[in-house]
Amino acid sequence: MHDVIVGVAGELASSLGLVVEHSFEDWPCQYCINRYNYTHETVGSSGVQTHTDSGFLTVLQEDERVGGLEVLDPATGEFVPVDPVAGSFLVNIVDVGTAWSNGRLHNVKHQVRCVAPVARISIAMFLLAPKDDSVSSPESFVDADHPRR
Ligand SMILES: O=C(O)CCC(=O)C(=O)O
Ligand SMILES: [Fe+2]
Repeated sequence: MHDVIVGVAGELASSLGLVVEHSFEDWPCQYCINRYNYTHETVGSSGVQTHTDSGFLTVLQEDERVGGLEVLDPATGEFVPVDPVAGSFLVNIVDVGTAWSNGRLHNVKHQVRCVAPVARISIAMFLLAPKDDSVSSPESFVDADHPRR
């Protein structure tokens, strides 16, 4: 699975026009299974409070049977439900991704709400920061319009 998330990060880097190969091979990742034991009493309540993840990017396997994930639309300040799409992964850019891209990528605030009285399971894989915690933005992301942050 580490190869999958490193591959997604590499595609993201090349989609931003990084001509010099940037490898995320050494960046550690973490794997987490979330189980929400929802009941009739919890419908409408919060499952996970609003947050951004702290790594570079998150690959999320949503529960295909029930939704509940919501992302913040910064333009309106409203949370938008993300309906699960069978057979797909959801990719979130997170805090280190914003720093690494010198602000070109935006981390996404999200939360989980209980929408049905069923057990909900999601699987998250987080590509974290480099082992020495030092993140520096590639030179090509820095110019007069985008000074280094
Ligand atoms: O359960 C979900 O859909 C999202 C979980 C989440 O945001 C997280 O693990 O950071
Ligand atoms: Fe999250």
